[in-house]
Amino acid sequence: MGEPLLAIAGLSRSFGGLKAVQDVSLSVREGSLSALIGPNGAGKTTLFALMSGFLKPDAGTVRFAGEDITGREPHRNAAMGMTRTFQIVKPFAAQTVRENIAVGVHLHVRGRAAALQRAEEVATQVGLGAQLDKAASDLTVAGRKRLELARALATRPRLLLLDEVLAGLNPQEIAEMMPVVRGIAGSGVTVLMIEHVMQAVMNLAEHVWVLAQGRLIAEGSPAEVTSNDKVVEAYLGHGTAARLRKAAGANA
Ligand SMILES: Nc1ncnc2c1ncn2[C@@H]1O[C@H](COP(=O)(O)OP(=O)(O)OP(=O)(O)O)[C@@H](O)[C@H]1O
Repeated sequence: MGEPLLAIAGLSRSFGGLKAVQDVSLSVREGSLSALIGPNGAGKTTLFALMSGFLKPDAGTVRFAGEDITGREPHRNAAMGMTRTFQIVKPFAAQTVRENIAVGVHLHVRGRAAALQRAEEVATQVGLGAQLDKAASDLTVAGRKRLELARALATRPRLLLLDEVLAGLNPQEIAEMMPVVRGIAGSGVTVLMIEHVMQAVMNLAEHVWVLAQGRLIAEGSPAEVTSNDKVVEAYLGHGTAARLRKAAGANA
């Protein structure tokens, strides 16, 4: 097997006295769809920021596509193919869906017409094809989440870091969004997602890492981590873990 697409080793970052991420190492295989889970404040978003260059680590290294990119600026990482979404979605409200997506396309495409054309393709991929001319401010919460995905996809990522794209959605919207995420991975983009919606993690992820208090406490398949005692204690609770295992068994 070749080198993983992303490999972090011994990554640590503190904020004052708070150790937000402590000595975390993990590797993401090219073509995989995996998840990072853990309780609130576990350090998941901080880890994403360290991977993508929005924060510099106190210690440790980040390798992406065979290069040491530790501390490299986010725009350079995006140009190399690593793109992240944000928990708080902030589209350019007055602009249309098409124009919002075209901003991401401009990382690789120069001409305006070509950028708008590519924006249409990406919009279709995330199910926003019929809403291209709507102002971003007129989208529902679910629509904004799709727009955030589209803007990230427009940069032609090789690795997409998704920060809670399902947060704030109702069960039906979650069910509609899951195939979109699966489709993105199916199109060849490697996906690592932070997600609290465990039903989605169980259904989508082939590999799961669990963070608690800045440390990696477990990893494995969704079935493995949901039956891991440390994960049950630190995050899921016994009732949820049992329900998830039962649902997974029913789907198997
Ligand atoms: N810029 C910052 N300055 C100070 N403390 C921070 C900063 N960013 C994060 N923290 C703290 O670091 C810890 C980890 O936060 P982080 O947002 O990475 O957790 P998380 O796992 O993403 O949580 P959630 O699931 O709630 O989004 C928290 O205690 C948080 O308050």
